[in-house]
Amino acid sequence: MEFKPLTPLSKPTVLLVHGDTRTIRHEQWNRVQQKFNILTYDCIDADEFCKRLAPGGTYCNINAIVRTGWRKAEPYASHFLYTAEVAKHYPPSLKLIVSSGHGHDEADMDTLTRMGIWYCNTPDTCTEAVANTALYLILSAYRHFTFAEYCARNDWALSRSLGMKTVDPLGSMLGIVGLGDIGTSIARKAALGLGMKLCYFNRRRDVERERQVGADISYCESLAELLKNSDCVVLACPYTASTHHMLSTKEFALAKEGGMRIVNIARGRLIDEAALLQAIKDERVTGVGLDVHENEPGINEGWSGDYMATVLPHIGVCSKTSWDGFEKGCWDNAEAFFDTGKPLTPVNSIV
Ligand SMILES: O=CC(=O)O
Repeated sequence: MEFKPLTPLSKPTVLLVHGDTRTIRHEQWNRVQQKFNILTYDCIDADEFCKRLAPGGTYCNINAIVRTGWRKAEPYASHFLYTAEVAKHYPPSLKLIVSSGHGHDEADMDTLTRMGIWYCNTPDTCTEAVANTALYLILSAYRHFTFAEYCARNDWALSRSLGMKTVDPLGSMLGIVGLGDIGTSIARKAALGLGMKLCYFNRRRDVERERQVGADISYCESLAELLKNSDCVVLACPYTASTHHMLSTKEFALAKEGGMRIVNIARGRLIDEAALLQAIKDERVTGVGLDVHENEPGINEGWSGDYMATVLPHIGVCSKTSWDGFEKGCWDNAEAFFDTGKPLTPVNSIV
């Protein structure tokens, strides 16, 4: 069937979720306000959202969901928006979902595709922010700056014990799991900024990505090979059923003599945290930097008093640089879809 652009009389209705970035791009915001009827998301849980989607509810005619801001817990949670359970309640008018960020593990892609709904993320909009966070966590996993900061605030003398426990990353091997946009940027920064050697593991070798790194980087045929070779492992890969707990007891047991450091800026459930805490006790892991956690929101209580680990509240992505990219990436997709019938950066494909 030929795609007919919608006339101004039939403005598409867009549900805007977490639109707190809307003041960044004035021109585009003014334009999309003309093009679309924009409703603002304000549900506190999945039940309320499903009620609003039902016939007669305020969201019963939406054509698109656009989440330009970052996922929040309070007061309007949004982690459940794209699950199979909730998708059952979507009105037939819903054809497009655009959601800021890289990861799309919250969306049941098979269900959305079966329902004929395009799902887009905003790739490469937060690469700089997340790669910078990874660099911070790598450095901290070697130099234990979180412990040092604790000492500066609480017990200066205690900090003197740090010298023999910390090392500089110069010349040591960084193993990157997932050489996508973010993994590539981490590799470049770690080689240039910290003088680290590099290796990586992907489902397959990617010579073009290796070239983009601009420094020597060797490919490992398996995760086990990467773990055996690395002094520090950084996870920058997607979370799926097959990558669940990709680092657990068996994997930590492959650490080199002297232990390895673990950094995660991807998704918390890639790591079995109980096994990680045990691996620290067993001295197989000697430094930890986590921006993401197995049970978010919140951190494992094992980290609460452990200032040798650096833990952040999934803020790697949070910078105005990313917010600007999110805002643009989301609205560019919505505008392209309603102008031409095709979004710009779909994760799935609707025929
Ligand atoms: O967590 C960050 C992202 O998925 O972009």
